[in-house]
Amino acid sequence: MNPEENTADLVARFDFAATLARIAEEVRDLVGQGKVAAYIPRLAEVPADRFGMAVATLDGRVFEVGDAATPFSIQSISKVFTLTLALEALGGDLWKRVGREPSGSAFNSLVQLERESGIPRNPLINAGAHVVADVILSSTPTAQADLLEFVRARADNRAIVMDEEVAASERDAGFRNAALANFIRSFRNLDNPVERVLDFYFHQCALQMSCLDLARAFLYLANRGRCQRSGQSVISAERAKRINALMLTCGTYDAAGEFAFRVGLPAKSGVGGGIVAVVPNALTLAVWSPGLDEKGNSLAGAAALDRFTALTGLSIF
Ligand SMILES: NC(=O)CC[C@H](N)C(=O)O
Repeated sequence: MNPEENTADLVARFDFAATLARIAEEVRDLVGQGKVAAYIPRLAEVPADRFGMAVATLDGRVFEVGDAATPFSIQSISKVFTLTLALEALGGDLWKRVGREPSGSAFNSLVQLERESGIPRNPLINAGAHVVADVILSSTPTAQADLLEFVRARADNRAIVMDEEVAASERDAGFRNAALANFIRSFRNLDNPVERVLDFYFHQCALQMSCLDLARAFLYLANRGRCQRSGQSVISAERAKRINALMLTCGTYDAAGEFAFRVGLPAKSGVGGGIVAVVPNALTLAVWSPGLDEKGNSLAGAAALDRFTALTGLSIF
């Protein structure tokens, strides 16, 4: 990027369609590598050889390549949506119940919880997301419907659903999450019954969205908290800044340092193989390829984001 050029000018003249096509070509050999998440049996059925990517710009344009329109299970990417809702519900008091530091541990790890008295390290690991889910459940009797409505509005797509089979599949195999939630509850950091918290959590993870949906849905985080289409405030600019900061430091779990090093953008991954990244004041990016690396992040997806920031010069650093 020419240092003289500002981000808006760069975004306006950049040929994103050609860039996405080039990236799809460059990462082709990685697609199908890695492991599709099998601990949620329903996810193991997704073909590994998929790849899609989408870009949504703040000036209202959308670009795509490959399987960008195919809905997939967004899994932990949903933690950004629920964090947004919980912050709106509880404000800064949320931070009495969940921390803001990277965990350096796996997303479903139990080890820190005992030493840290049931206060999860951050809202983007599973334990933190359970607390966030609990906050939402305490704030509304229609938590699941509210979340679905929020996501549909952000993505401008009424067809988005939660896949009941994925949710049931995770519930039936969800011993680790059940252990985490029970443990947190033993420290009195969950107010609602564990079953309700887990049911909400498994449903949020089972949201089915495409790269196009996700790129559109995250635009408020690139736009200082405002909806790109209507200009209306979704959250304050300050909260958008804080959520982006948490995505940068905690959004890809114990790979967050490596991710910041390689990609240089706030990002959130899920074990369905999706990753969403934000270029503040410019655009959002979503990529999907189900094969995961050993930390649970999409292998081809991470490589594609790495190439995107290298080719465009669009990163926060
Ligand atoms: N990293 C993820 O996407 C994890 C989400 C998944 N539902 C789990 O709890 O294990």
